[in-house]
Amino acid sequence: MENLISLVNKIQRACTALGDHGDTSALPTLWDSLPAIAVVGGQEYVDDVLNFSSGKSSVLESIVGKDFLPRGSGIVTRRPLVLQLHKLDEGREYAEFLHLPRKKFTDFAAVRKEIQDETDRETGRSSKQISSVPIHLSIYSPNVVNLTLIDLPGLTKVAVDGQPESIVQDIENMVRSFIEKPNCIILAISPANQDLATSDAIKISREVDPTGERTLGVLTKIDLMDKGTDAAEILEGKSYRLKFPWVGVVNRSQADINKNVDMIAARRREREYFSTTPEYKHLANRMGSEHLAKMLSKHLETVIKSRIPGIQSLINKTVAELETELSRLGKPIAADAGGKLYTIMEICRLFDQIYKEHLDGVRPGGDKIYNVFDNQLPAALKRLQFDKQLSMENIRKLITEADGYQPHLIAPEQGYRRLIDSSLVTIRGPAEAAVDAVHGLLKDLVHKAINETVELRQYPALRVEVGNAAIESLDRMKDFSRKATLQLVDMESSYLTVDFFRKLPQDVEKGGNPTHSIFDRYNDVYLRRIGTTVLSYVNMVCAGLRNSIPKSIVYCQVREAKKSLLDHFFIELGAMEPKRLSSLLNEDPAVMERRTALAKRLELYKAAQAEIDAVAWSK
Ligand SMILES: Nc1nc2c(ncn2[C@@H]2O[C@H](COP(=O)(O)OP(=O)(O)OP(=O)(O)O)[C@@H](O)[C@H]2O)c(=O)[nH]1
Repeated sequence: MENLISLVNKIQRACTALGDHGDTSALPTLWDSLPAIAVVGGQEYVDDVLNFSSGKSSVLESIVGKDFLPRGSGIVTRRPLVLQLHKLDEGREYAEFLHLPRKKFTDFAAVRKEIQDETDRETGRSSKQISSVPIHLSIYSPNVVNLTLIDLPGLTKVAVDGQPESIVQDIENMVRSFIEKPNCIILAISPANQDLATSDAIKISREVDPTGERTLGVLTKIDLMDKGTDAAEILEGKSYRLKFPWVGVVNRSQADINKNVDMIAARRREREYFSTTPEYKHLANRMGSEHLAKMLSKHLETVIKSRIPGIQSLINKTVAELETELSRLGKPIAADAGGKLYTIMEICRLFDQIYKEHLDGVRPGGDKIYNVFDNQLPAALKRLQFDKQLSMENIRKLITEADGYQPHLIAPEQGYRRLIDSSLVTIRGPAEAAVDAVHGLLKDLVHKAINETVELRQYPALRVEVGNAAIESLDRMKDFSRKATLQLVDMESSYLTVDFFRKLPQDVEKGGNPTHSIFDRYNDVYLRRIGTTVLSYVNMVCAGLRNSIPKSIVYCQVREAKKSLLDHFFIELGAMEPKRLSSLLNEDPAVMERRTALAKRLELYKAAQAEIDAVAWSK
């Protein structure tokens, strides 16, 4: 059972190291789920003189058996003090602070000074403000029981000693923030020489724990009660009843403190007081600081034990949540240039893969390219107005011009060529449009693939660079494709298909029945026949280009995009300075911070998980 308290101690220390100590945090806190005993007491000043103090410090010192808490006027306790007591079987007592690992304090006056100094380090010596960041003090001694207590600043009604007015409310808020947590056991300390109805500790405890299930009442200064009055009614549970019996204590008086009365001797005197005072004799076995310490230790263990399943399930749930969020945030960045380069290449590869999947039909979008070849290009070719080129007027004009000063004798060879050229040149338009349309689609797919590459979300700079590099590659491919595709069209002009003309009906040469004489060679029928021949030749060429333009486009753009979209970028990466590589992996600082915080928290929860599981199994 003993290891239950030390288990919670360990987790509490880890929580503090992580900044997870129960105050407002965006992350779930393990601290809140751990049972703890918070010590609450009031102090009342009238005209700057401490009139009623609860005797909280005295109770804690008595439990520890040592003088070690700072004393002085005003509000001395300004940070929570997590006091972890570890029982030693034998040997000399010593103390350790979490913030000063490896330093063993055997002089408890030095412990007191360190508490003061550490308080000032966090809150500032002059401002005398309060802070909810706890100080962790472990005391190892044969005179203690295993127990953890959190000493909170004393509740007060007025600020004194140059402390800001706001401190009164600040203290109340801090105390409340600790004791309102359902896992907090409240050790409410009230002086017996003051009316319990006015006790600050009881008032605030009632507020947060109306049924008293978590409140343990301690009555101090029983020896200082007015003559003729006693606390028997309260201690017997007849008045001011709490769920747990009240414990009365008698601490050292101021005179004892001044005389340096030894704490162990004071405990003995306290024992004698209860066993010899007639009013309390019958209660002696459950009175005094020693009994209080043992009772608290037992109670804390029982509560921890009962909470273990709840803590385990909270830890398991939180571990799962943290892991999900961490995987959503992505992996942390490697520190060295090689690691960075590897990360970038890896992410580029993932992007490239997604891009290919779009083209290969695994993801949508690639089908639109076929639509260009199957619909857009044929429709554009169809829309070409060859009839304009081949109007009677144009044919006559071109034939006449081509003839020059010497009219053609048999067939207008030059005229044919000019008419064909002037028609074929218009195919360049649809050819270029097809190149552009495919380029546009390939670009759209880059944007899609960028958005779908989850890993790129983490690195806005890399995302931009990869996008730009891919578009630049596509631009280069488009230029190459345009050249190749236009060459296909231009090639048609450079050499005409001889067979086509050979196969034409040769009625003129056959000497059949020419409808015109050689001098009628510019008449309409003759020109129409030329027009029809040219049109049918151009249509034949169009049909061919309709098939070959897609081949050229796929070869130059689609296939290249699939093969080498980021090749240029990879070459650039290889030559990049480490600084530039780092800047590519510049994450959003908020993401970076969040990941570090989550990773640390996950580590804490996993460690806690292992420890609690070990204890739970050995129950
Ligand atoms: N006679 C007697 N004196 C006590 C008892 N408890 C505390 N005192 C005295 O009351 C005074 C205040 O005690 P503290 O323990 O410092 O009280 P506190 O509530 O912690 O007050 P701060 O230290 O100011 O936070 C000291 O002079 C103690 O000696 C007690 O049970 N009997």
